[in-house]
Amino acid sequence: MTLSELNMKAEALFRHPVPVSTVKMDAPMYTPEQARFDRVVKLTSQVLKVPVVNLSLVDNDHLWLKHTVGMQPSVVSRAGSCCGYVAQQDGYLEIPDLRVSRHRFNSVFGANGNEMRFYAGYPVHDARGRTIGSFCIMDDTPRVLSAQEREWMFDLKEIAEGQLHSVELSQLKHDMEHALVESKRDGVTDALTGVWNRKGILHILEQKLNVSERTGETLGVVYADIDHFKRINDTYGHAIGDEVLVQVADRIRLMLRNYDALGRIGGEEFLVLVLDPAPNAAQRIAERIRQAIEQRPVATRAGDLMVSMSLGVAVRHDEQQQATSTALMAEADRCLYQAKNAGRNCVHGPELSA
Ligand SMILES: Nc1nc2c(ncn2[C@@H]2O[C@H](COP(=O)(O)OP(=O)(O)OP(=O)(O)O)[C@@H](O)[C@H]2O)c(=O)[nH]1
Repeated sequence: MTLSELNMKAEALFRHPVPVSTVKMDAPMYTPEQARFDRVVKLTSQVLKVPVVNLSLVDNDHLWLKHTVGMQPSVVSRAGSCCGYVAQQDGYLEIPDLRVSRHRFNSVFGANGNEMRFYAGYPVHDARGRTIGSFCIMDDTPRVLSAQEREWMFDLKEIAEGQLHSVELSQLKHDMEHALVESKRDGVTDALTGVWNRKGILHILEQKLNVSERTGETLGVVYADIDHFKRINDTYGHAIGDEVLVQVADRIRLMLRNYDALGRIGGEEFLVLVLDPAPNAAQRIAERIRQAIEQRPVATRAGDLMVSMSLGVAVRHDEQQQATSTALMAEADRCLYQAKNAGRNCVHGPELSA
């Protein structure tokens, strides 16, 4: 095609604009710079011997020069830009000499200050086929691409688009995995306090029991129950009771290490699992929890409330190969019962209950 024929073709396209698809701002190119895209634009500049190559994103108003050779990465107005037009038309555009084109495209200058005369650009699509940008080359002297050069440019555009799709799909995979983990968590966490629910903590108890059997570490099970919680509910209402539950859970959490586990197994009952080589680790943690709760009042919308907890501790020692989760829970519950009978706000465990 001759220079004037190409200009006429571009002219015809311009007269029949197609609305550009709505581009989502979270499209995959809106990510930190990625070397793989920079490599494609650099290679394109070398293969086609042009000073400027841009991989851009386009939306209704703007053009983002994301990866560029010969220009500065930047955001410009889409109106009057060749790339905006390419995305709008969703087709290849080649303008041998921008100065003689009757289009009113904005003048473009390279980083070296030279005015760009030649332009060729392909639209770029996301994995679902939506137009999201353009891949273009520019030169400061007028020219026409040979069929071979146009083919190379198309191939390089395809490579860039393929890279884009792979970023997009890996993001999608990440989002799906995240959603899956979240949905799984939903089934095993307590909506009120955010700690494990009964099902979750009992599952973790089985796992920790297995580890304890294999490693010989002591597994401690702490049953922690808020004292006279019914009174709080009866006096201030259920909503205030809920506030207390949330804050008690937060305080217990602060007393634990990353590898300890906390669950709410009933109304005002919590279960803490402590796996540690030291046989008395669970008892020490239980005492720390007790102190953390009684130490200062819980601030609620009904005012500051004094709260205390009773705790029962059971441990699985190395020699007890047969200890089951049910037996450990029952033992911790028995110790908790003793702590309640002993006047509440105390810890009962193996040594203390003997
Ligand atoms: N606010 C609130 N209360 C709950 C929830 N689940 C259970 N409860 C209440 O917790 C209270 C538990 O009362 P009790 O089992 O009698 O125990 P307590 O009053 O703490 O007495 P002791 O354990 O003997 O010190 C009841 O009033 C339940 O209604 C909940 O999710 N939120």
